[in-house]
Amino acid sequence: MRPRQMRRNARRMRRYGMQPMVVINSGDSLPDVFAVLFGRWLWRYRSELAPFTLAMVTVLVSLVLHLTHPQWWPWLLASATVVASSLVGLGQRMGLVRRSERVYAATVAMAVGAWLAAGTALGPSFRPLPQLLLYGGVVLAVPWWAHRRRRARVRVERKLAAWPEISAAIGLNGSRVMSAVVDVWGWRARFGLARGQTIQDVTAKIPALESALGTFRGAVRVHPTPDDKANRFELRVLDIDPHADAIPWPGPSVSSITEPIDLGPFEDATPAQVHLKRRHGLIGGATGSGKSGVINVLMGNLSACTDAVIWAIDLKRGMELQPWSACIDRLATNPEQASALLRDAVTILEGRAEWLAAHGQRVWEPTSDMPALVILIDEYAELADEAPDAISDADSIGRRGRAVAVQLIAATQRPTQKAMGRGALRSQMDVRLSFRVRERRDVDLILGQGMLSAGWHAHTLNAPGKFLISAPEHDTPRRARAYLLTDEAVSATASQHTVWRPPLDEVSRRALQAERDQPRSQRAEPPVDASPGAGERQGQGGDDKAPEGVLWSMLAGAPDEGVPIAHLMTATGMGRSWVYYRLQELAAERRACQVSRGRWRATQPTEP
Ligand SMILES: Nc1ncnc2c1ncn2[C@@H]1O[C@H](COP(=O)(O)OP(=O)(O)OP(=O)(O)O)[C@@H](O)[C@H]1O
Repeated sequence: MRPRQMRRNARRMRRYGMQPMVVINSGDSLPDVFAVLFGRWLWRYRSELAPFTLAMVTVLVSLVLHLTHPQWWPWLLASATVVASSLVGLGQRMGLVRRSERVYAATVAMAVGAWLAAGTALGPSFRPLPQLLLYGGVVLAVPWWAHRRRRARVRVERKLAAWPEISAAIGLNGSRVMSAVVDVWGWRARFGLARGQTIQDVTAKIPALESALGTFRGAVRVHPTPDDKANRFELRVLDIDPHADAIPWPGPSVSSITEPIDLGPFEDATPAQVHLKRRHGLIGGATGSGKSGVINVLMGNLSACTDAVIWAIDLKRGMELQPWSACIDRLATNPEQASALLRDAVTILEGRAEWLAAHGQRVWEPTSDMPALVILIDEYAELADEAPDAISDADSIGRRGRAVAVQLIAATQRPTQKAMGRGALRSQMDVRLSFRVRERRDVDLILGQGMLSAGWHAHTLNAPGKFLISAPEHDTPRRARAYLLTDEAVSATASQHTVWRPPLDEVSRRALQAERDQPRSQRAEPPVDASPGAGERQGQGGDDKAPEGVLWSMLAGAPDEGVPIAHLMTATGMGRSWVYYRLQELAAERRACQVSRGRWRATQPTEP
């Protein structure tokens, strides 16, 4: 319909008391003039054209200043220097996250300022200023055109500019874009909904949204906004599926156990972070589902915490945790060592509880002087099988350990009552990670009663390392995938983090010492003779399997050139600091000596 005809029709309708209605036939196009089209093109490609725009503006400003204030050039040069140095120093606050971005912005600011100053003093056409502008401009524009995040941002801006059409096409007319952010995995945007629309309407339209946005299937997630307003939603669009491949561990996310540990990304690429301070954890899943993998992530982070001492029990003869031995203060690899370790942990728990009571405090706040004690147990079922008497100590830690920051993290395939030693530990676990399970009912075993029917479908997890996390801060079933540490990453991290390991605090050490000094008759349970002299008394009934006994046998049976520290650590299953501490004690008593660097033996060797 022609415009003149439309106006005539409207006049006729008004004459008959009717409201004019505009009918736009999609086949008709408005007569766009060239200028409009060109203006639209300029606007659409404004980001790519920014270097030309900047060059044009610089030429114009220099021309005006040359004609009006040519004497201003020193001020322009000085201003450019100030702007360039502030971009280097403060650019991070302006969103220039990387150093290279700040250096680039400063270089551009300096180049533009210098050219403007020269153009103002001499005129923009003074040779070789035009050539400099042309060649310099092209050289400086290349990083801008190539910048990955800028290109991603432009792509998203264009998609969002088309939102009115997209929303109309999928039946969400009236919804509007509020903000958008681009990140490594894709982008996220916040939207306002039209009256009466709800987030459920949007969720129902996810496949249509994926098609309209041109993403791959499963790339769109819809969440409520953090303010939980019913008329808003957050859209997450993934360019890369974060769970498509194994995700290399990026390094520790914490330096203190008071901070949340990042275990790996959720499907929407947000990090699955969990607080472990004064909490116990249970990790369950079928064999090969990735439990040891997440233990490595935990070890990588916990070993970076200067306020957590790590003890560990690995009854697969240290297969999983031995690589971390440099960071583990005490490692038990057989049932006797495991029982002794848990008994000592209870002693520490009680010592700390007494100390807290005496100082009028309720909880143990981990610091590097008073660290948390985290006990990692790989394959808890084996502990229950092989050291059943240790289960009551584990239960005791489960019940009473939180307040004093003596914490257990146990991994097992199926935490049945039998596998958990018929103890009450499972019910004490605050953080639960479920990897793939074979049977649906195992979901409730790991995550708690009723979780399967509440939608926690761990039996559908389809790749190793994928898990569901249940914790006070994670109350909806969301799939995450744990980072993967290669063997090389484990050994590099373990040797790097060993320097940060804190020793056990004075309160705990004194509690252990007091327990050792106590006569047998006063002990509630059959004791282990763990004093350094135990080895000497082996033939008289001493416990040669306690770490102290093993250490002494090793020293006593050492050849003249001594035995290396590494062997002592492996044989006792204890950490470097524990072995050093004991050796120093024995040296002070003149019962052991250092033969050469890192090699020790007993001063008067006795046959084992
Ligand atoms: N986060 C992960 N990402 C990718 N692959 C993984 C991940 N975790 C584990 N895997 C792969 O799965 C294999 C088995 O993992 P892992 O040994 O951790 O399982 P598990 O549950 O501890 O098994 P088991 O109970 O037999 O000890 C690993 O060798 C590794 O190749």
